[in-house]
Amino acid sequence: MSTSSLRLGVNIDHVATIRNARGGQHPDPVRAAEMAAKAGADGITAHLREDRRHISDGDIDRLMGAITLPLNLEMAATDEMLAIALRHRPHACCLVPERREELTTEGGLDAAAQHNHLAPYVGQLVDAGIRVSLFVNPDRIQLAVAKAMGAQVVELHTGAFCDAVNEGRAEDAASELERLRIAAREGREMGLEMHAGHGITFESVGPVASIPEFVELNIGHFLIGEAIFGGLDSTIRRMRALMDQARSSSTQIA
Ligand SMILES: CC(=O)[C@@H](O)[C@H](O)COP(=O)(O)O
Ligand SMILES: NCC(=O)COP(=O)(O)O
Repeated sequence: MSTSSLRLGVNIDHVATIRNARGGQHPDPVRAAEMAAKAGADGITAHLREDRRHISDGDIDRLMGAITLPLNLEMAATDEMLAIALRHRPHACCLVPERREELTTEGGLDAAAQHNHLAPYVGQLVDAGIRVSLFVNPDRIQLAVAKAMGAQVVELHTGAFCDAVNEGRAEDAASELERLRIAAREGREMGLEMHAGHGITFESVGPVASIPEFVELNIGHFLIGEAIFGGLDSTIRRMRALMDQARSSSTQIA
């Protein structure tokens, strides 16, 4: 675990994706979580999808028993997932939107439109002592609704910014980064703890990590993919170093 003001949550979903390509036990996401802890992660994130395409119920059982880092369980707001969360009581639950046919989580929750559906889930998780986060796009209305529902945390979806960086669309990247900056500030002013994640790479992490209101970044797909070339330990260490570098340069400027 690091002493940085910016925590790194390592998402291990796609270790399970590779395992599931053949069935069986290898590679084991729990082993990846243990390695992540040694490499300087501050938390582990796992998304138990309704279709179980990567993380399984058994993975969550084993993670809860094995890891020393806090677990952030990403889940859809359904009765099935609520029962699983209440049984395990992870450190945090992040409510995310899910569509069966999507390749990945394409956007944030529309908390404003789904207020009546989401609010009881937020309430029951908070009452169980679980830290609740809503995964939303950088939009003031979504933040205000999340706060009004009782969520303590909001995770801003960084996918639009990261896609623009990957595709070399500099103007879009600049405007998406500005949206993240504004929303991070607004959310903090509302009293929300601000997290960010989705699609972050070595190239896109710096600008996101420089936003001072963020206290946690959740990063998965890129780390697991890059680990094929650089090894998991050194890939996580490099991401951690880039985060720290960005945070310390932005502190010096501020
Ligand atoms: C909610 C989120 O952003 C992550 O959990 C990430 O999406 C990994 O899971 P998928 O790639 O299956 O969406
Ligand atoms: N909530 C975002 C997350 O956990 C990781 O997303 P990604 O890096 O796998 O895209």
